[in-house]
Amino acid sequence: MKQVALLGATGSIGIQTLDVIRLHPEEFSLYALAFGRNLEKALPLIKEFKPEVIVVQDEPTKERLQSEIHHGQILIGGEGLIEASVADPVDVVVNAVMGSIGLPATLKAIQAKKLIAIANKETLVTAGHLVMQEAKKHNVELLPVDSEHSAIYQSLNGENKKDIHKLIITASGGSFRDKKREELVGVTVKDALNHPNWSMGAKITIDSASMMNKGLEVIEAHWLFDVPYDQIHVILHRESVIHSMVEYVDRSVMAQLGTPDMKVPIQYALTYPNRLDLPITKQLDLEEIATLHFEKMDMERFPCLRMAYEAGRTGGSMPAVLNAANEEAVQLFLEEKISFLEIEQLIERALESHERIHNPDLSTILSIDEETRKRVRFHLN
Ligand SMILES: NC(=O)C1=CN([C@@H]2O[C@H](COP(=O)(O)OP(=O)(O)OC[C@H]3O[C@@H](n4cnc5c(N)ncnc54)[C@H](OP(=O)(O)O)[C@@H]3O)[C@@H](O)[C@H]2O)C=CC1
Ligand SMILES: CC(=O)[C@@H](O)[C@H](O)COP(=O)(O)O
Ligand SMILES: [Mn+2]
Repeated sequence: MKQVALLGATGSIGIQTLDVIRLHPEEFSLYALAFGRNLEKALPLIKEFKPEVIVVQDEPTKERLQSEIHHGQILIGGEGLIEASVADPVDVVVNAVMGSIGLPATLKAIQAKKLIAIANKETLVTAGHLVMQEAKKHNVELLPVDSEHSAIYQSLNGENKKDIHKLIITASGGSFRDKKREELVGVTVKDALNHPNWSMGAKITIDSASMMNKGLEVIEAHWLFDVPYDQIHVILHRESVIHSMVEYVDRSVMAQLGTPDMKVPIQYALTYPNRLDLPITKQLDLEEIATLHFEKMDMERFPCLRMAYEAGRTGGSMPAVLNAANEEAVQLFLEEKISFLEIEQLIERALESHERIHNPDLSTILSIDEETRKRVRFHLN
């Protein structure tokens, strides 16, 4: 029986993680459940799973929760996320919070030698060098939940790292894949949230529409698999059936396929190296799909992907700036304070005005993250 600490339980990945836990009560038990402020969503989950530890974002949410439940310890904020993740009974931490807020808890969980199932890509983009350094030092494996990285992980099973020729990450193209750049003027939040293949949280759905999601995934892959940027390729594949591929030096290509359903990579991260039945997910029917499409990625059409490659290659503090500027700009777009195209403009300005710091430590990363967010908001005035 694996005891799970689930960070971000009320989100898209969190809810699907609970679907997997619910399916296999003999395999998994929920020890800790963390969320932000969405008590309405969290309350039925807390009542159903009865976790020993609950983490909420702030004191008012804790007070509201205390009037509703009478079991479990309630912790608050970033310190609460850390305490829940490193608790003795925890075997695996599923990090499914949105944003770089997930970084300190990931680092502490690694230091406590917990298995990490990582969905929270912003953590790896912001401080991949620190996360991987700690993982190596403490001999902890990070199991990818992101569908592309799970596909690559599965395609690397039993192979030698030295035989990798390139990683091929597939991109659906997101909500605006059939629009030209000039047609992006005036697109709405509702349009952007209309992802063709996946049902996901709001922030990642906007990232998918801007292609920043693929940019973040390129940096995530660089750190998870220790592969140079020149060997990480992105290809447009509108069906999201092939979740990513690995080409080897002998020209053999290994791919992982499946219906677009995050329960598959979530469960794989929880059961690795084994597999379990997953009857709640539709089987892939290639006869029904009949045709798969692939297109070359156009960096001028998708400048966020270009900026992510550049930030990744420059390294140091640049990816942290890219991520923080993107998080803040996407939030402004969701609040309807900026247009869709202003997201990339704000990120570009944040990157241009930042002087790279080589090998930043955690406190430097955290202050760059905060500074960048302020600068993005300031550019608005
Ligand atoms: N959704 C998907 O299919 C995929 C997601 N990912 C990655 O997984 C992560 C989660 O994505 P997704 O599930 O879509 O996001 P959601 O926005 O749906 O969920 C985010 C979760 O994080 C919680 N949260 C937000 N801020 C805080 C905070 N300050 N403290 C504690 N909890 C917080 C939210 O709580 P509350 O509800 O209370 O606000 C919610 O539970 C992201 O990094 C994303 O890039 C990767 C691949 C696929
Ligand atoms: C499900 C998942 O892993 C997302 O990151 C997904 O890949 C988004 O799709 P695109 O970014 O390819 O549109
Ligand atoms: Mn993905």
